[in-house]
Amino acid sequence: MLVVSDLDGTLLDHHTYSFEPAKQALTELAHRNIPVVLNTSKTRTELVQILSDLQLTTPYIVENGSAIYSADGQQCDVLGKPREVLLKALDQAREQGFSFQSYRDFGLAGVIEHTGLDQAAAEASLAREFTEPLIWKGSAKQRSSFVHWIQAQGLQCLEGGRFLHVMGRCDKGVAMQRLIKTYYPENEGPVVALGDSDNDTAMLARANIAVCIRPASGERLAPATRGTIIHTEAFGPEGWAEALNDILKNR
Ligand SMILES: O=C(O)[C@@H](COP(=O)(O)O)O[C@H]1O[C@H](CO)[C@@H](O)[C@H](O)[C@H]1O
Repeated sequence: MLVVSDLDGTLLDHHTYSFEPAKQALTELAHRNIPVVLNTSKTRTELVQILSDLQLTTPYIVENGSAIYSADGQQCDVLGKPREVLLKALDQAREQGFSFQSYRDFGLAGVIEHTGLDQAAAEASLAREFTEPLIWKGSAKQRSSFVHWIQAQGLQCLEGGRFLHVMGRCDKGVAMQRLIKTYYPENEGPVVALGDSDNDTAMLARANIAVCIRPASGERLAPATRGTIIHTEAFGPEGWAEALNDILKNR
């Protein structure tokens, strides 16, 4: 068995970023030698700190499936597009009259304001390599034309719990399968994936057990999968522990 997890709103509380309620389930997984792989829209710099806080030594996926890093960070498999390409496209989008504010515009103070991260975590979040998160400032209709315009540039938009991410044509699902093939080819038993937002559906759709964590806002996810779907009652890390304890009880 292998556990692949999103972070914000899933293993980490959407508001406080705490994983306290999931600690006991994490310890139980470690006792049973079940690997926990992180698959997030966060950056590599953010992940290095979070892996250490969670005492995990597993390979990981950053920036919405844009890159897979080995546990020691020495090997990197890139699936996404460099951020410079995205920023150039966003310059052109502005010239077309689209209205948004992205990480580049926020700077450190803006990231802290929008996310509630502390200064060190916000700095780590600004160290982006492959994605540009933004907040839409126009109408819903303009937003939909923007999404189409971005697609016409060979890029795509994916929705996280807080931001719309402009990025290359990769996702957490493809990256998860590539990571398993590379690092866990001998895995036996189900792949359990846990997520709460739209950017998690591609990963949930490819798992044997898709755990849809109750989202802090918006609708519950409904991934198109032939696997088992579990919807948690609790939010964030409480929901994470609820689902994993249930799955482990039956194994
Ligand atoms: O778009 C979002 O809501 C989150 C989603 O992150 P996950 O893929 O849920 O771990 O990611 C952004 O915001 C985080 C702070 O809330 C930052 O830590 C991330 O770097 C950023 O991508």
